Amino acid sequence: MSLSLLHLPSLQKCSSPLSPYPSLPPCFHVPCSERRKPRAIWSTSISCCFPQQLQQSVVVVERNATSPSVLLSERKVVRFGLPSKGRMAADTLDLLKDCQLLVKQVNPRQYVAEIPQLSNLEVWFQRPKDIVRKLLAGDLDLGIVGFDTFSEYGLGNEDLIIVHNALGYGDCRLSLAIPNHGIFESINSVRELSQMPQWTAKPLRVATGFTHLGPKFMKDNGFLNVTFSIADGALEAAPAMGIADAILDLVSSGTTLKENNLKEIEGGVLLESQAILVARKKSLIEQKDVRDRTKEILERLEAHLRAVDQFTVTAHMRGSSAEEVAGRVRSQPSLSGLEGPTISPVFSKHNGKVTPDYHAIVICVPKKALYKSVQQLREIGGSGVLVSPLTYIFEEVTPRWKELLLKLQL
Ligand SMILES: Nc1ncnc2c1ncn2[C@@H]1O[C@H](COP(=O)(O)OP(=O)(O)OP(=O)(O)O)[C@@H](O)[C@H]1O
Ligand SMILES: O=P(O)(O)OC[C@H]1O[C@H](OP(=O)(O)OP(=O)(O)O)[C@H](O)[C@@H]1O
Repeated sequence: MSLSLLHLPSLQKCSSPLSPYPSLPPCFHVPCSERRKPRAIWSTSISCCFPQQLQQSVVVVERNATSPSVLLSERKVVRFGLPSKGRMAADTLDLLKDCQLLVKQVNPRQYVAEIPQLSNLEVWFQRPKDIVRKLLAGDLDLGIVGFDTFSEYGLGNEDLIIVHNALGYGDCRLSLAIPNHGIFESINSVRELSQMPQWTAKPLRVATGFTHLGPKFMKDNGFLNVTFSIADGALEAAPAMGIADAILDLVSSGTTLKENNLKEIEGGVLLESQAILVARKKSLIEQKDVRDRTKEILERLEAHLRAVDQFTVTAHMRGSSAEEVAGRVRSQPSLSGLEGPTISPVFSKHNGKVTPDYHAIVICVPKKALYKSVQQLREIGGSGVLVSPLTYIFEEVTPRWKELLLKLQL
């Protein structure tokens, strides 16, 4: 196998048992002296589709025709990419921790870590866009990124598959925004913007970091004369600096737009985004360990996310039988639980006699409806109400896992 390397430390055989790259064959370990700050080894080329003059080709390692398959089949360890920094990093670790998947990182400058609960799996910390690139290149099997990053850098590639589409954090939208003053003061929709006479004599200048989604959106919305300037951050400054007429960027609270005298317009939202779990389809199909680890991560995530908005409520209620108590509980709309209440007799002792005069009822209640549910329980004779948080609600079969197997035809 031959490799030619550009811009990277040379790879050489390393026999240390403490290698931070356990899944690489020994002959491709990074030299010990360079381990403090490991760098990408199997990156591949990604090009911007627009504009041409900014097209970049970041070929870090060139593989010969046979190397990828040889390497992938040699790699037995499942690789899970997590955001190394930025907005998604802390929330991702928090969610995994809530699912009892504690990511153990030896030190913050090492980008590889492990989750002791998941055997034969390495966590690799990467920038979100690099997670998508490395999934495409086959250097990662699983990853957590924002849907926006997945859409921009995944380029619609069918080898990437969304395993969980709503991890409940990183909510934002990719939106077109224009100044709220000057020639744009009375412009309130994409349609009005596209019909402004100005764009016949000169192009509409859009600042964005979304070089794949941006041009497509503008074209689909009838903008014929558009130029793009590319920036990675602080895009909201571009109109005030005279660099752009509009920006295409992520919006969450809308504060940054407002503070920079910009506004969103009708029809200007390209996509709604939140954190998602993505997998490489080929890895799922070909490697049982990838499927097994994915299933466990997904089951924990689904069960936890299902539970997170619920309380479990226990109460005692006087009644002649479980059926009679059930009838009273079910008459209250807020007390129906997930499938119905669990009711069991409480054997209390009165005058030396043990009788099931009381029944204990257990239900799941949405957090938002807790107080209403407690009131309804009291109205039907409930007492001694106990409320506790829920960690997991496991279904008989995880719905998203079932869907995934169908999609993979497995
Ligand atoms: N204002 C926001 N509110 C909520 N989530 C956001 C917001 N901005 C970005 N995100 C989400 O967080 C992800 C990571 O954003 P972040 O700005 O941390 O990194 P990045 O800009 O994509 O990475 P890099 O710094 O490598 O360019 C985004 O892809 C998006 O999914
Ligand atoms: O609607 P808001 O809640 O105000 O958030 C929107 C801002 O958040 C993101 O930037 P970030 O803070 O990540 O910094 P960046 O501009 O350097 O990417 C995004 O690019 C917007 O600038």
